[in-house]
Amino acid sequence: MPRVAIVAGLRTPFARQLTAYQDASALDLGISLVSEILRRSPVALSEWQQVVFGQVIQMPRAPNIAREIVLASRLPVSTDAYSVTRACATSFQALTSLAQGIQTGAIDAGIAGGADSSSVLPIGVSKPFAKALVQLSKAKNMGAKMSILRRLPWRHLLPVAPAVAEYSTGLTMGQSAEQMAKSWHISRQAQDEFAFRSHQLAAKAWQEGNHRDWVMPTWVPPFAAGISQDNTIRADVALKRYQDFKPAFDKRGGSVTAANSTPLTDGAAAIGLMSEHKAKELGIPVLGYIRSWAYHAKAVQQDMLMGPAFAIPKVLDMAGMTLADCNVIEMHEAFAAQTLANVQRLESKQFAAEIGRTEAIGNIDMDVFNPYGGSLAYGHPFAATGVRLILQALQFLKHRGGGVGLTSACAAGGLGVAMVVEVEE
Ligand SMILES: CC(=O)SCCNC(=O)CCNC(=O)[C@H](O)C(C)(C)COP(=O)(O)OP(=O)(O)OC[C@H]1O[C@@H](n2cnc3c(N)ncnc32)[C@H](O)[C@@H]1OP(=O)(O)O
Repeated sequence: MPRVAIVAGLRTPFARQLTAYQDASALDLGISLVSEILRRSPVALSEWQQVVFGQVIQMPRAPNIAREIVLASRLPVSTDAYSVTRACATSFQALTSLAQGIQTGAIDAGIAGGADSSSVLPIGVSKPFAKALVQLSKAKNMGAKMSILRRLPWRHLLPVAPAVAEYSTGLTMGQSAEQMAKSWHISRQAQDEFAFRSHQLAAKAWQEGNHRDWVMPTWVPPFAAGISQDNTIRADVALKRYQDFKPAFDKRGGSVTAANSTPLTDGAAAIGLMSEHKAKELGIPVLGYIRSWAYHAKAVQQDMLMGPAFAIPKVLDMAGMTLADCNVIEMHEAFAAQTLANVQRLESKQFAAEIGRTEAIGNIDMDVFNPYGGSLAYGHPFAATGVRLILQALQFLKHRGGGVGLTSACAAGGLGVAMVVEVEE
């Protein structure tokens, strides 16, 4: 199978809900980002054969975001496009779908990514109100219309916002993080220290110029105010201030707070992939390669966000590696508690035995674990986070002169993903 080369990678700065991108939809963010990738890349427009994109919070009027991006960008109208969804692992899915197309020889090159907006939301209506609207469209006369409206209680007229909750259990993601904090004894102090670390490292990464070539300044309309850096990072806040935050999801006995959770965020991220032979033929510089990936699905009632602990050993086996061989590990920090619980499981012999192994998956070297900070600081525009993790792994590996990077994320539905990328030394 042809090796899958990464030949472009870029993201927008990430912005807290209702700030810089308060009027920009996920589609607006995706169009701006892909347009900028096309502008920066030496690859001719006609070489990009496919766009695979995703958004977790769907826009009902534009369900195939990938195709809308093609139609709004300079890509030829003949560029194939489809959209995918896998909750918070959506951009991993976009990448692996595109990579499979390259591996099978169906295509040679394409762009994969994701975008989400927590500011421009598809606000819905209640089920009874939706039913009444359909009935109204079919009502034959004013009398019939009035009778439908009279039967509808006022409380059903209220708008319904999308929930960050598990459909089958009704539990919010934050409640799952609370359960994991309690079950695995992740203290409030440990969570706050980990969140503080994330913000400090993210600010340092910006100061040292590590994001310079990988994050585009957003100045194009319809952004309310252009930004050139993530506005989510709070490096100015001292660790002791973290204690002041009240638990957000379990008011009485909880430890998960706004400061040790990812904030609701807007942003987009995308990567250009090409078969290695095509990149060589065209003389396109290669940023790195995708070596292997694995998904895992587990039950949702307990430890719903523990997917990485299961997906990581699978992907390491596929890549013929151990945790110690990884020069960098980029793990999505949905919540400090969830990340620390996954780290604890990876280091546990008992967990290893539960999944049929004799040795723990391995100890995490914190010097190379989210070394530029993680989602707690950058935020989490759901469908963009996977690509952000991969971009940061590539950044780190490039900086150290090459190596192998492990990336991983949990996702709603009890899903987990892990992907190994490499940069040639
Ligand atoms: C697989 C997965 O990824 S699952 C994860 C999916 N994502 C989620 O579930 C989202 C989780 N996060 C949330 O739901 C929300 O952010 C909550 C409920 C935790 C907090 O919501 P809010 O109270 O609206 O938080 P908000 O982000 O406005 O923060 C509250 C205040 O704390 C401040 N704050 C937040 N973090 C920090 C920090 N690290 N340091 C200092 N101040 C902070 C904010 O600036 C804000 O201050 P302000 O009121 O003066 O503006």
